[in-house]
Amino acid sequence: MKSIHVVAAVILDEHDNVLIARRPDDKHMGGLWEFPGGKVEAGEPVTDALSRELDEELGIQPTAWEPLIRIHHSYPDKTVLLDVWTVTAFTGHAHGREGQLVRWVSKSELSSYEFPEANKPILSAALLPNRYGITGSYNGLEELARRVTNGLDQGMDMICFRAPWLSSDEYREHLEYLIPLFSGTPLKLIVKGSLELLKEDGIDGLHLTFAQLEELDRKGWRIEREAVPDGKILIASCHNSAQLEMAARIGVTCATLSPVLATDSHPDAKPLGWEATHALLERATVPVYCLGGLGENNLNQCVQAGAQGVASIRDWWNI
Ligand SMILES: Nc1nc2c([nH]c(=O)n2[C@@H]2O[C@H](COP(=O)(O)OP(=O)(O)OP(=O)(O)O)[C@@H](O)[C@H]2O)c(=O)[nH]1
Ligand SMILES: [Mg+2]
Repeated sequence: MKSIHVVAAVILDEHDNVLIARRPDDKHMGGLWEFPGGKVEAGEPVTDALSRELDEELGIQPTAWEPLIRIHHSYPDKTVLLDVWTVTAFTGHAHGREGQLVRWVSKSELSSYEFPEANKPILSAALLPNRYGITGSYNGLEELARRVTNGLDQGMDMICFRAPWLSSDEYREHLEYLIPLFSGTPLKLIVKGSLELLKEDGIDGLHLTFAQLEELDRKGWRIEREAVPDGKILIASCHNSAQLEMAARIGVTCATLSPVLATDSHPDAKPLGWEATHALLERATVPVYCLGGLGENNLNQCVQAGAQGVASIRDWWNI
């Protein structure tokens, strides 16, 4: 089936609210909520289509945007490539020019609206930050807290507590020490370990190793059938297209893809390089953080290539 190229926008206002619109009842996916947009015309540059559709549907003219995510999705009756952009500035007053209902909602309210099936990764991508910090080595709890606090102060919104050299009791003890640093803030604390941890208060998400991912997929584990609390984040470590597909199948929130470049923390792993990374990002249907030999300086390059952002250890840990 030939894929229909569709451009859609996550439009943000100055308070970080998102504009959503209700699809007219007589259209494909009618009655569901959507991110405004529409079909790219033959030969039309995508960002021209973005401007045209937002003007036609909402009467606004975007003035600043960046790619968010691209999703290939097959519905029973059609296949679409949703090319989704974040629009951070526009002129004009947004209103439903085609008679459709439009609404500004906060990011936390998004999950209470019903969207077409293809939109799940768009919702994840809209809610996830673009810098994901993974903890490096440290000596003692005080240093751990200092480095984590330092990272949070520098704008790292999501941090994975990784410490493979600790026993599980020690890991638990250090985790208890970290939880208060995150509680009552929008900052996300991601942990390593078993799925049960997702049920605990104070833990925002779990980062699966690729071995855990493969094991879950083999068992036919699917997030929609499990008692995973709403809003909890499940991240999978992926290194190739088969793992990215598994990640999408089991329904993770997002994935890391590594190693993009050579890295001292995993000297034996062969880097993917940019060309293979681009190809994997193009096919991925979950938001992806590029990882391995990367840092803050690579953020823009990764986002432009279609990634959610950059994950790093060294780049932020040792400052
Ligand atoms: N705009 C938009 N389309 C989406 C989203 N999610 C999703 O699956 N689609 C699908 O993408 C396809 C194209 O969207 P569209 O109906 O807005 O196209 P359009 O504005 O050019 O409309 P038209 O064909 O009536 O002129 C539809 O099949 C729709 O179901 C979304 O969030 N926004
Ligand atoms: Mg449309």
